[in-house]
This record gives sequence, structure tokens and C-alpha cells, in this order.
Amino acid sequence: MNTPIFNCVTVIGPGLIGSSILRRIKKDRSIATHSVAYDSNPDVCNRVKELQIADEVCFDPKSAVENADCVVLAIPVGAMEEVTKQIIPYMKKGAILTDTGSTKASVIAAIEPHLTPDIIFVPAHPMAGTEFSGPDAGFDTLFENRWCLITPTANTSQEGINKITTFWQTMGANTRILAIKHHDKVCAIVSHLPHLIAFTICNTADSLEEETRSEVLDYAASGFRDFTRVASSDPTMWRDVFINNREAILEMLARFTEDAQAMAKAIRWKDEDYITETIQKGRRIRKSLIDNKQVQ
Ligand SMILES: NC(=O)c1ccc[n+]([C@@H]2O[C@H](COP(=O)([O-])OP(=O)(O)OC[C@H]3O[C@@H](n4cnc5c(N)ncnc54)[C@H](O)[C@@H]3O)[C@@H](O)[C@H]2O)c1
Ligand SMILES: O=C(O)C(=O)CC1(C(=O)O)C=CC(O)C=C1
Repeated sequence: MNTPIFNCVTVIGPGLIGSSILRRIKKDRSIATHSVAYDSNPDVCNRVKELQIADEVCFDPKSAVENADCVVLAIPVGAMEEVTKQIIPYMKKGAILTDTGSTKASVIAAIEPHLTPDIIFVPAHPMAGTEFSGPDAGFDTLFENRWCLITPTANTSQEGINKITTFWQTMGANTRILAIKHHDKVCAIVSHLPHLIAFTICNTADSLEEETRSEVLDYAASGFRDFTRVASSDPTMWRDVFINNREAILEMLARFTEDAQAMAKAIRWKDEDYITETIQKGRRIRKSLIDNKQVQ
């Protein structure tokens, strides 16, 4: 076997994303010879033990990170600062610290001030997931053929970028380097706004008068059903994403609102061309996702 990328990888927060990384390491030892898991919730630690997806489970952050060559923070973006403060004093010199957070400017701002010069920080974000969370939700093929976006800071070394690129590529992902602000704008439109809309449409349906609300549940066709899948995502994760990428999300929401108003006007004035063109654009986007194998 070739030399593994890392001797020891520690995953902090073995939920959907973290447990998928651990499962992939179990399957492919060229990623790491040893894996460690730690979670602030002891029930999660015990479940990871039962599932046997990590070589070692720790119940405190210090012992979890002290032998790691790479520590992956797979926790909600609002918890990044607190956990960084807990682990930095105990990390090995020259170790890599990386994360999977859905927002990047806020995560970097939370982590960077607490770094010591001997730790290499490589921010990353796998564009893969589901509406489920927790250690039971993960699976080893989650990152297969999906993008992982890497957003180096001015201090990230090329060696660190190369290692994390190989780490994600070995887990099946395609990688791309993005500027931090650009990442947050792109994710605001492709991921954060769709979730905001899904949560909101479900709330709107729920606040209808009783008679209509029960019919929503009885007759929900696939259009509404698809929104409910996205809307069943984890509240802590999404609360943190909305608050930590608020500028970009509010900008995309303003643009969306303008376009929705334009569509409303076209419907009011029976502007068939505008309506048809808008629907055709949607169909073209769906087709290009299918062509790029990003949906079945
Ligand atoms: N769910 C997705 O689709 C998805 C996709 C890509 C990236 N992400 C990002 O990856 C991260 C993890 O998301 P997830 O869906 O795997 O979440 P998850 O809820 O499945 O798992 C997160 C885990 O972190 C633990 N945790 C929370 N605070 C902690 C703390 N202070 N110390 C230690 N452990 C702590 C929780 O107990 C939980 O087990 C988030 O930053 C999220 O934005 C999520
Ligand atoms: O596939 C889903 O259901 C997801 O919500 C995954 C999804 C997304 O919006 O695409 C969610 C958050 C991320 O940070 C990346 C991926």
C-alpha cells in the first residue's frame, strides 16, 4: 500500500458529514491508518462506538486531538470558535486543522485568531449532504462525484492545500479552490436560499386556515413534497448558516424577491413570453445538472 495521506485523522462532530468521513477511512486505509472521533454529546460518542466506525472514541477534546496529524471540524458553524479554543493548545506541531462548514468567511474569522503558527489551517466545504443528521445518517459514498470547495486563507500553505485536496479526492470528491467571499456568495444562491425558501413555504402552508392546512397534507403533490424534504434539515445547522452568511443570503433573497415580483407581474398581465422563458430557464438548469451527473 502507498503511504497513507495521514497517520491519524480526528473527526470532531461525527454526525452526517463527520461519520461519512470516518466510514470512508474505514473502507480506504490510504486516507488514514488510525481514526479518532470526539463529540460534545456523549450519546453521539457512545453511538459511534456501537457503530464501530472509528478506531478510537474520545470523550474529551484534548485526548481526541493530541496524536492527530489532521483534525476535521464537522460541527455547526456557530460552534467553530469554541472548539478551536479547546483544541489548539493540544494539537501537534505541524498538524492540519480543517473544517466542513457551510459558510467560509465566518468560520475563518472564528478560527484564525486562535491559531498558533505551527498549525496549518485549510478551510474546506464538501457540497454533499442530505436532510438527515447524526452518526447513523452518514455513509461512505456521500462525497462520491460531489464537489469539495477549498478556500485557503493568506496563511494556508501549499502543502496543506495539497494534502486536503488529496484527502477529499481520495474520498471520491472533485475539488476546486475558491476565493472565500466568492464561496459564500455562490453557496448563498445554490444552497442557503433554497433552504430558506423551503423552510418558509412550509411555514406558509402551516399558517393557512385549518381547512386548507389539512388539505395541504392530504393532497401534497411532489412539488410541495420536495420542499418538505429540504425543510426537514437540522435546525441548529441552518440557524447557524443563516446567521453566519447573512450578507450574501440577504443579497440573494433581495434578487430573488425582485424576480418573483417580476413573475407575479407577468402572471397578472398574462405575459406569456416572460412566463414561458422563465420556466424554460429552470428546465435548462435542471438539464445541465443531469448532464453534469449532479442529480439522477
Ligand atoms: N448536512 C449537510 O448537508 C452538510 C453538507 C455540507 C457541510 N455541512 C456542514 O458540516 C458541518 C456538520 O454538519 P452535519 O450535517 O454533519 O451535522 P450533524 O448535526 O449531523 O453533526 C454535527 C455534530 O457536531 C456535534 N457538536 C455540536 N457542537 C459541538 C461542540 N461544541 N463540540 C463537539 N461536537 C459538537 C453535534 O453533537 C453533532 O453530533 C456543519 O458545519 C454543516 O454546516 C453540512
Ligand atoms: O443534499 C441536501 O439535502 C443538502 O442539503 C446538502 C447541501 C445543499 O444545500 O446542497 C446542504 C448544505 C451544504 O453545506 C452542502 C450541501
